[in-house]
Amino acid sequence: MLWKTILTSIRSSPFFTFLIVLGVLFDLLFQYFSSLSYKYLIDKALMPRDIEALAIIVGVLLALGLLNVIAGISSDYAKAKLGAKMLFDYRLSLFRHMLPQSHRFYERFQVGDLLARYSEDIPVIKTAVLQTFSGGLLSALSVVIGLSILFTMEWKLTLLALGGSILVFIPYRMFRNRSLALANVYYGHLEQFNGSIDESMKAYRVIRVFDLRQSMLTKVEGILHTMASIGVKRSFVDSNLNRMPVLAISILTAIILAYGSYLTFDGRLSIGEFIAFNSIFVTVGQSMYGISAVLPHFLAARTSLQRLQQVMDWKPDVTERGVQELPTIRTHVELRDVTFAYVPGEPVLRHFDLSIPLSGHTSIVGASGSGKSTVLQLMLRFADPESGAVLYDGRDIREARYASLLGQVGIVFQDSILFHASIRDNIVVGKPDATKEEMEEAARAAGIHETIIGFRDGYDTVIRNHGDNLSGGQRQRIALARALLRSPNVLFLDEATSALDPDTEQSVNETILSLGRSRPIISVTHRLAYAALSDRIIVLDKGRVAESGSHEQLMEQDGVYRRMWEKQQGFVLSRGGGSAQVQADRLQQLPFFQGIEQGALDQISRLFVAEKFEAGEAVVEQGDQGEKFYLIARGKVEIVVTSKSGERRKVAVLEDGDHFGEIALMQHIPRTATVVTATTCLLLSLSYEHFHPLMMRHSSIREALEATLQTRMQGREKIHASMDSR
Ligand SMILES: Nc1ncnc2c1ncn2[C@@H]1O[C@H](COP(=O)(O)OP(=O)(O)OP(=O)(O)O)[C@@H](O)[C@H]1O
Repeated sequence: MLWKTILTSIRSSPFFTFLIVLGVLFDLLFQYFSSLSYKYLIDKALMPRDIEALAIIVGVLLALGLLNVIAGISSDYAKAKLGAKMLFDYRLSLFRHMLPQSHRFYERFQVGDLLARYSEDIPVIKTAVLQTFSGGLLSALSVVIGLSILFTMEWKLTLLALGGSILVFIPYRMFRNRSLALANVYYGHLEQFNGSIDESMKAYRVIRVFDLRQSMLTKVEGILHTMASIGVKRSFVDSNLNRMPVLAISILTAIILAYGSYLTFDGRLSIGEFIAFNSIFVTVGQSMYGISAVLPHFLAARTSLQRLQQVMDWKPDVTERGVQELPTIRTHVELRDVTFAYVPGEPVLRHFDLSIPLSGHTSIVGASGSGKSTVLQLMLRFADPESGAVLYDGRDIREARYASLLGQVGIVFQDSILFHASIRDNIVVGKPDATKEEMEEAARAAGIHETIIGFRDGYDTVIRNHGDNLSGGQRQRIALARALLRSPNVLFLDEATSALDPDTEQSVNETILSLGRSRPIISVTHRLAYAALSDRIIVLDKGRVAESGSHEQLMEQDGVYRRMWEKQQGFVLSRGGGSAQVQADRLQQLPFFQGIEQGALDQISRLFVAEKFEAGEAVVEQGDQGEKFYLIARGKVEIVVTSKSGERRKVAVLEDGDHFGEIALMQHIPRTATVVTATTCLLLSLSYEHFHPLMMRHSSIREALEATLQTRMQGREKIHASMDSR
């Protein structure tokens, strides 16, 4: 594989290759002329005391030395250029290969591990190619030329040297497989190490919440220990690869010296010839060592090339084979008989059909995990379905040039990543040739122009750390302006406003609703208050379309949508979303408060206290004494169960209007799961302490809670049992 890489480099840079070869040839010429010069110096100049011959020999040596220096400088320059070109080409093609990849690729190769391929493997390959090409070529040619000269001088001695040279390569045969095996194990652990660093950076909140600091430290320490011990073995084996040939050459030199001296004593070699023979032999020995010194680079490059190949062989989920331009999209987008799986064999959409007219504002709603984002991602071709097709105006998007689809759509995600650049650069990123007027018009439409010009540096304000120096609403509006600048034929929004505080959410949504009058919008949201204002609503449930229609039609259907709607009603949020109250009527929807008289419900509703949590905080922890019941006024939480063996599993995701922890209203028993916030959350809590006296007065509440308690406990026991039995 390395040979192929070397040949490719030669072919791509013939001029630099020529300069390197020229450098090698001059080096050889100089080396051997210097060695041979002893013969002529002693036999033709010194012994006969011939000044003229001495001057010629020294003159030629000087001239060759000078030429060698010039050729050496050119060759070094060529090597530097070739090396830089290789780094450039490899890094760029790796990056180019990464760009069309999607979730499967990023799940297989973690960030740290990918970075290691750029920063470690590619330089290793470059060094091996240059070493082989310059040092290896020089040494190999030198051995051939040196042995040929020696052969003409004294063939028996040369045959002896040739036979002995096998000794030099024996260590390579002995240690090669061991070195390769150790390199593979080492890189396997390096991959784990990089993955852990990557994970601990991304999941630092979860690590703190679950107090995983010690276990993460132990894990990383374990990997580092193993890497250190393999590292020692690896460098020992590799240094033996270097050291053993030196021993072989020393033995060989001693034999040659002894036999050469014998021939000189015997008068079959002149002193000049003997010295020249020895000098050439030393050069041949060094060259053999030079070849053996390239071998460890060869081995290292083999592993690095394999690692690089692993990434390059990974086929993108979306193959950009389509060549036709997608005509202006006008009428509808359709998912026809689509089956799609993230994990092979576990489809999240099965024979899924959906057609959305491209007019007005369409909202796709549904519980967490119902498939909303998946549908959107398929429409945007972030992945292709396993079977079925995604069509715009009846045309399969796989047949169209991908860029011609992307050029017609605008997208805003929940967490719009802004680049570390000025606001201007962030907005024009999708249309670099936009005029100042176009950019400002997009910013105005997104409702952010006035804010930007109010900043000291206006549009030149630099966005730091993905937008930390801006508010959530400002970030989303800039993302919206970025999407609008391309005048998209369809604007897609994936929970674009749900992470914002209520006031900001409302004002950004007003902007979005006004945009819906001039272009079709397809938005994914779980917040029904805004979905209700759209022209049509598609309700997803467990990977299928459960209902569709306007808010009024769906409310009449009395199905999934209506239940979701009612769950999200009955909360009164303060301005800014810092506080909330639950209405007594809303409490009646909770199974354990059903049938309770209005007066008691009013009292209960007043006992709730608003609590705000940032994303990644633990609201309750498994094993802690339960003291409060929680209602989610806004936000998303994950329910995580830890088994006895320490395995953690996410068992549910709860959102606006959901509740948890009602067992705590009955008795102080340990929590059976941990609840972690997935987004900023506003929760309403009811404590046992406040609730208990009321429950004592209303036996119906107690009975309903007891029944709930029993069902919950049975459910949790089943989960724990299934996790522990694995
Ligand atoms: N990268 C992934 N790998 C494996 N499974 C995934 C992946 N992304 C989503 N899923 C699964 O696919 C299903 C649909 O997920 P999707 O994100 O489309 O739902 P959603 O309705 O958008 O949920 P949410 O509102 O929580 O974002 C879920 O069961 C989810 O667990």
